[in-house]
Amino acid sequence: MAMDFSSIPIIDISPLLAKSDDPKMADDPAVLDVVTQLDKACTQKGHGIPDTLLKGVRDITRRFFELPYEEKAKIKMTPATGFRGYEKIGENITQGVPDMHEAIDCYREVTKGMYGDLGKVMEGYNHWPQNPPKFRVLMEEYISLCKDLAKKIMRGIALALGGSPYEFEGDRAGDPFWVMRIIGYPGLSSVNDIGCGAHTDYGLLTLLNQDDGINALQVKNLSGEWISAPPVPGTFVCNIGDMLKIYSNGLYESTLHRVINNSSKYRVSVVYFYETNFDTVVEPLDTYKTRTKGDKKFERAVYGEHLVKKVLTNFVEE
Ligand SMILES: N=C(N)NCCCC[C@H](N)C(=O)O
Ligand SMILES: O=C(O)CCC(=O)C(=O)O
Ligand SMILES: [Fe+2]
Repeated sequence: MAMDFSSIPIIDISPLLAKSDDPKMADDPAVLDVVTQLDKACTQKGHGIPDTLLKGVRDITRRFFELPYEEKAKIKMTPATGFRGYEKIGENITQGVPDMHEAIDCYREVTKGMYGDLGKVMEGYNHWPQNPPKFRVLMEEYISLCKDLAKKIMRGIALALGGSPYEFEGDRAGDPFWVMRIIGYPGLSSVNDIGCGAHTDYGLLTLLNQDDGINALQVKNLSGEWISAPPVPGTFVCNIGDMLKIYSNGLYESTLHRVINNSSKYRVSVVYFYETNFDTVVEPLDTYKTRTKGDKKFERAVYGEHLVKKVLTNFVEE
C-alpha cells in the first residue's frame, strides 16, 4: 500500500482494460490516471466480469455449504490431494487459532515432477463436487476470467512501479500459479468470532468477491486501525500479496486483513489469488531506484517455497 487510508478507495479500471493490449498504453492519460490510483490498495469496478457471474459463483457456493457434512466430505482436502478440496470449520489455522470458516481450496494443477522437489507438496488436481450440478463449469469459467483480468491489472501495476507494462510476464509471472478459495463463514459463531485471522496473501494480487450486505472483511492501515472493507456490489476488493511487496521493494505493503462475521447471516466469499510462476525467484525490480529512492532491501523469495511453507502450517493435525 502506497498511502495510508481510513476507508477503501474504489477505482474504475475500465480505461486500463481497454488499452491493456496496446503496447503504447503507457502514453494514454486515462490509463495513467488508473495507474496512479492503483498505487493504493483498492476496490475495483469496471473490471468486465458480469455481475451475474460474480453472484452466480457466490450462490452456488452457498448451496454447496448447505449440504450435509458427508456430502461435502466426499472431496475432503488431505495432503494426498495436494491440499486441494473441502476443509471443515476450524481446520484452517491462522496464527495458531482455528478459523471459523469452511472452504474448498483449489490450486493450479501440478503434475508429477513438474517442479521437482519444490512442487512435491502441491502435486495434484482440483476435486470438484458433483453437487450442486454445474459447480465445476461455473468455477472454471470464473477462474479463467479472473486470470485474464489479474494479468491486465498487473500491467497497470507494473506501470505504477515505473516499469514496462510487461514486468510481470515472462519468467516472473508469464506462467502464473493461481489459488482459489471458496469460503463460507457461519453467522455469530459460538466458539470464537474470528472467521479468518489476520494474515497477508502470498502472491501478487487477490481478487476478492464477497457477499453483499455483510460487513465482515477488515484491512489494517498504517496507524494500526482495522478499517472495514464493506461489500460494494459488482466490485472486487484487491489485496496486494507478499510477492508484490518484494517486487516493489516494500513500496507496496502486503495488505494485512481478517474476517469477522458478526452478522447472523452465513457469509460466502470466492477469492482468486493471482501469483507468480511457481518456481520463480522474486526480488525487487530494478525500477525500485526511481520509486523508492532507498536501498534495495534484497528480500528474496521463491514463491513456491513460500506457498509450501504456508500450506504445511495452515492446517490442524487430524
Ligand atoms: N492463499 C491464501 N491467501 N490463503 C489464506 C488463508 C487464510 C490464512 C492462512 N491460515 C494463513 O495463516 O496464511
Ligand atoms: O473471505 C474473505 O473476505 C477473505 C478471505 C481471505 O482473506 C483469504 O482466504 O485469504
Ligand atoms: Fe486473505
